[in-house]
Amino acid sequence: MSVKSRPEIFKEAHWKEIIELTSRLDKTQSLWLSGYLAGRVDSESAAADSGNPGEIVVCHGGETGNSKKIALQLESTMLGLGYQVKVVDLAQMTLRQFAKFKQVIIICSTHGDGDPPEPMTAFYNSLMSSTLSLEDMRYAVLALGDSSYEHFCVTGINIDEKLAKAGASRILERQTSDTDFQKVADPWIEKLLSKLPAATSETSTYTPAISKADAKEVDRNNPVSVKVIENIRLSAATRPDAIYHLVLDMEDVSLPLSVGDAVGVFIKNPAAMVTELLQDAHLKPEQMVSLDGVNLTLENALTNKLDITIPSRNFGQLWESLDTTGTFHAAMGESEKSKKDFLKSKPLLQLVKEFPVTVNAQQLVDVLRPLQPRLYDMTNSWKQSPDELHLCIKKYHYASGSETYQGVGSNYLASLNENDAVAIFPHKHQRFHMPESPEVPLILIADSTGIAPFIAFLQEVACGERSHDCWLIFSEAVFEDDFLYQSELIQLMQSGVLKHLHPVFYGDHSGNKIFETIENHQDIFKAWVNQGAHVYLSGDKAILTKAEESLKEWAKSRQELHFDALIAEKRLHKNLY
Ligand SMILES: Cc1cc2nc3c(=O)[nH]c(=O)nc-3n(C[C@H](O)[C@H](O)[C@H](O)COP(=O)(O)O)c2cc1C
Repeated sequence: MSVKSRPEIFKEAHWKEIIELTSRLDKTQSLWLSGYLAGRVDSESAAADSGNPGEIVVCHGGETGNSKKIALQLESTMLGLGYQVKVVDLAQMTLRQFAKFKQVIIICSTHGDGDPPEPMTAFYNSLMSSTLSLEDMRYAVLALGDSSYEHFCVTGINIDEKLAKAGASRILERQTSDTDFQKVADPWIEKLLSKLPAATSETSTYTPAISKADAKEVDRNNPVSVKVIENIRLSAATRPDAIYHLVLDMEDVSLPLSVGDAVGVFIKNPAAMVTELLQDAHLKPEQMVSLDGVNLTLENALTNKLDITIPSRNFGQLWESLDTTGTFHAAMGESEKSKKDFLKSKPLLQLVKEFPVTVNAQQLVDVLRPLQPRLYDMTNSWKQSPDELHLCIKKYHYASGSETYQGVGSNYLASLNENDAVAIFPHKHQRFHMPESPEVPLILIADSTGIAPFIAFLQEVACGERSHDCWLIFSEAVFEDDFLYQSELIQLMQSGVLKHLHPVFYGDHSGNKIFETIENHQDIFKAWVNQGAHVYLSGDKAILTKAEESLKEWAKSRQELHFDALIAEKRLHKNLY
């Protein structure tokens, strides 16, 4: 590549020097230099952002994965408790970066004959020979080893002593562990946590517990954090419930998901809603509250842990007891039913605004429900994009009285940007998988974002291992604005993966267009069902239930259609919401 004109960031003289130097380099030298410069920028920026005083850095150094395993276990536990924590590999660390950390936990083993683990040798040697002062650092060392070796745990012991000599202070005494390291690591982690100050707003971002996928099984209690690669709007910008296609980076994560499955996504409440609630309840964001035995700020709890949309029964009781004017009690009514209906009729923020009371922070958090993760269907096949997970998100909004409110979860996801982190876990949809036989026809019926799992199904067929005849019926509001995945579907038609494609657009009145489409193509429907087709319904519950009921009713008078067999053989699959 040659750059003819001078980029603005360089002065004339500077640019001349660069051109002169680079023109004398051969290909190998040029490549080396480009790598060197890129590496220098990377390590400088890593070093620049590594000095966050509230952050606890868990460093691991090993060869066979034991140190890393404990480091990830510690990370997961600490994140769950609300600490701001990051895990780094000492093999990737320079002493300059390390010296910037303020709170460091080191978990490392010994190898060879009392040698440091080979990958972290450079770091170890530079630490041992350094004269750095590390007076601002607090640290703890867990040394892994095997007592049958003469130099038991010597690497960890040497690091611990060197750091103390450099002026760093121990959070707790060094711990050595033999081959049954897990037995030592568990109580050591507990002891370590008891020595650390409780997570506060300064030390915590209070994200839900997040761990690397290889630490232990990823599930709802142990989600994994992945990055956003891109977030593309699929529908028209003018549409209030716009639809987005979110692509997540799965390069380092492997989840046990197959097409038809979903992922649970942890969400956050919007900052504006949290601020509004704090203001209306006359509470301060930095006030500390306790949730499941963990101390955190009220703002953290309201942002990451608690549902601030739906008023619970306990919320109603608390407000009733605190409202000295009696107006809240009067509005709720006497019967259980009227109370329930009243609480359903308004979002929590509205109630707090309309019925001002004096409430304390702990009282409030005690009556809020936990913020639930949201489920989204997998929209791609691993076969087509193995390192990515695609999701299709519709911005949800709802009306209550004269007000319109935004759905918290979908709006959070729709607003994610490239490189944002999001915590996810796998969710199986056992009854919504592709059929065992790779040949039977598939009739895929979707409303709106219900198309998501079908895109994944069709990609699976496109990859060649399955040879189903596929028919997609897809309903949405407006052709120009809402033909989701239009170009992909057209390609699937052209390549023959989709045998029939019937998009139906219903404008303002959904009617029963899906059923009408099937009725209009009843010959295909009858033939395919009688050949053993599997029929899948995905998307809006009301629209698709209506279509299903009409279909069942219509099928009764079609002797030649073996609709009963479809049900009896469990070939009708539903994913309705
Ligand atoms: C080839 C080899 C050499 C080892 N040498 C020592 C040693 O000199 N001293 C010691 O305490 N442990 C020694 N160990 C034990 C390891 O430190 C121990 O298995 C540790 O749990 C490995 O952790 P890691 O996976 O983080 O490397 C050695 C292990 C191996 C495989």
